[in-house]
Amino acid sequence: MVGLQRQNGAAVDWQRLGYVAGASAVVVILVTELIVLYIVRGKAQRQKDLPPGPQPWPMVGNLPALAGAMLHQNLQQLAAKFGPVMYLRLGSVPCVVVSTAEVARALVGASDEHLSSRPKLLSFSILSENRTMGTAPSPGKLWHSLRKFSSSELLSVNRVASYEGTRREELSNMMQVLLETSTRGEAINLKFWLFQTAANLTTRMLVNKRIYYGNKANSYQEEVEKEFEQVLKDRVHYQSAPVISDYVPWLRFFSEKMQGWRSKLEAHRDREMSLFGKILELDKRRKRAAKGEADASYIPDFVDVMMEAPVDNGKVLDDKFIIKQLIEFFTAGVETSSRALELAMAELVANPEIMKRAQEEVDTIAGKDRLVQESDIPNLPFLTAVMKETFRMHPSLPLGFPRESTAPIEALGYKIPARTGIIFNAYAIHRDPAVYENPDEFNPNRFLQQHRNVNHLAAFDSYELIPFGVGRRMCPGFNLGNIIVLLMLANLMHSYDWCVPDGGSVDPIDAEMRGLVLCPRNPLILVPKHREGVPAF
Ligand code: HEM
Repeated sequence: MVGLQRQNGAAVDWQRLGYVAGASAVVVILVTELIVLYIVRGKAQRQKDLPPGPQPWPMVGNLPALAGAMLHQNLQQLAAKFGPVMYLRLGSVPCVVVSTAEVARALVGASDEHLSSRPKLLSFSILSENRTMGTAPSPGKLWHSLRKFSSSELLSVNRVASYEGTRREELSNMMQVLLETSTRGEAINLKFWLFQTAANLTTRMLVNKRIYYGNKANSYQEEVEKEFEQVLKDRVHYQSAPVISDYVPWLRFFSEKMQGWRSKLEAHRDREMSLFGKILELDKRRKRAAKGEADASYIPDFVDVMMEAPVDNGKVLDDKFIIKQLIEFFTAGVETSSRALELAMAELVANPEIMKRAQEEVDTIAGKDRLVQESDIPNLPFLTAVMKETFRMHPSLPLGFPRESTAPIEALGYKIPARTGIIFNAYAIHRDPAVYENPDEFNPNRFLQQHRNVNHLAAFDSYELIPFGVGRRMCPGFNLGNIIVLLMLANLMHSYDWCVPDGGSVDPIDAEMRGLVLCPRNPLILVPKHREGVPAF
C-alpha cells in the first residue's frame, strides 16, 4: 500500500498526512489573504446609495453575526446600531432588514410588487418544486390562481365560518382528552395538546379527518399520530435548513454533497410524501368520484374540490403537487397557531391578574353552562387584546418568510438592487419603543387604549403589528389562524385554572427561533384544574 509504514506498531498514512499539511497551508494562506482584503478593501467596496450596515467579511459576508437561535434579537441589536433599514451581505447574497413599521410602510407602499418574490432556496426546490403558494418565486399565474382558489374554497371569512360546527366538534373532542389529564391531577406538556388540537382543527377542515384520537387511537392511528408530529417538526427544520450554497453558490458541491443537504432534503420529502399520501388517499377519492351518484352520502371536502379544479393554466393539478401544497397548508397552519397559543398561555400564567381578567370576561359572555363559541369572540375585546399582545411580543414567524426583490427599488433615499433578500423583522418592529411604550412589558391594555385601531389582519394597513406578514404575500390563512387561536385560548381560560407544578414559575420571554418559528426554550408544563360548574367539553 503506497505511503503506509509501521511505526511503534501504529499505522501512519503518509499520503493522507501530506494532503492534510497541504490543505492546512492553503487554508492559512487563504485566511490571511482574506483578512488583508477585509481590512484594506472593506469600506471602499461599498456602494454609496445602499442602506447602512455592518461591514461584511469576505466570502461569508455578515453570516457569522446571524448564527444561532436568537437571530431575531441579533438583528434587532444590529438595527439599533445601523438603523431601521439595514443592508447586510449573507455570503454573496445582498439583504435588507426592515426594523420599524414606518420603513415597512414606506417600502411596501413604494414597491409591494417588487418585494413579493421568494428566493429559490434548495429546500424550497426539493420540498415544494418552487411552485407551491408559499414558495413560488414571483407571484405568477399559478400563484394567483392557487391563492384565489384556496381563498374561495377554504380561507375566506365566509368559508372559515361555514366550518364552525366542525371546529366545535373537534375542540370538544380534544377538551375531553384534557379533562382526563386534569381528573388524574397530572401536569401536562401543553405544547402537545395545543399541537394536536390545532392539527385536528386543520385536518378536519381540509381532509375531513382527525389525526389525534387521544386514548382511543388504535395502533395504526398511533403510528400516524407519531409520524405526523415528527414529519411536521422536521419540515420546520428542513424548510429553513442552513444550506451554505444558498448564500455562497460556489460551495454547492460542499454543502449539497459533502454536508449531504440534498440527500437529507430528498429523504425528508419522500417521508412526508409517503405519510400525506396515506392521509390524503387521492386514488380512493378518484375511485369514489368515478362512482358518482352511487355514493350520495359522501360530502366532498377541500381536497376533492382541489383535485377537480382547473387551477394550473386551465388544467387540474397533478397528485404530487396537490400533496405538496397540502403539506404546506398543514405546516403553515398548525406550527404557527400552536406555538402562538403556547406563548399566550405562558404569558397568562406569568401574569395571573391578566389571566383573571380574561377569565372574568369570558365568564360574563359565555356564562358557566356552555363552551365558548366563535360567535362570542367579537364580544371578547380583552381576550382579543391578549392575543394581539402575544402576537406583538412573540410573533410566530419573527422574521416572516423569506422574500426577495425582483427589480431595483428606490425608497427612503436608498437604492435597493434587484435580487436582494428582504427581511421584515416583526420582532423588532413590534418592540419599537417609538411606537409602543415599555415594549418589553406584556400589557394587553395597550390594544384597548392607545393602539385600539391596530388591525393585524390587514395586509396594507397596520404595519405596527404584522404577525401574518404584509402586502400581497401576506398569510392567506389569517382568518382561520386568528379564529383557531382565539377559540382555543378562550376555552382553555373558561374551563380551567392553570398553574405551574410545584409552585414553579414561567419565563415566557425565554423564546428562541427553531427554523423560522419562535418557540419557548423550555416546554410549558402546567397543571390544569377544572373550574367548578363550567363544562369541560
Ligand atoms: C396563527 C396562525 C398563523 C400565523 C401567525 C401565520 C403567519 C404567516 C406569515 C408571517 C407568513 C409570511 C407572510 C409574508 O411573507 O409576508 C405566512 C404565509 C403563509 N401562510 Fe400563514 N400563518 C398562520 C396560519 C396559517 C394557516 C391556518 C394557513 C392555511 C391553512 C396558512 C398558510 C400560509 C401560506 C400558504 C403562506 C404563504 C403565502 C404566500 O407566499 O403567498 N397560514 N403565514
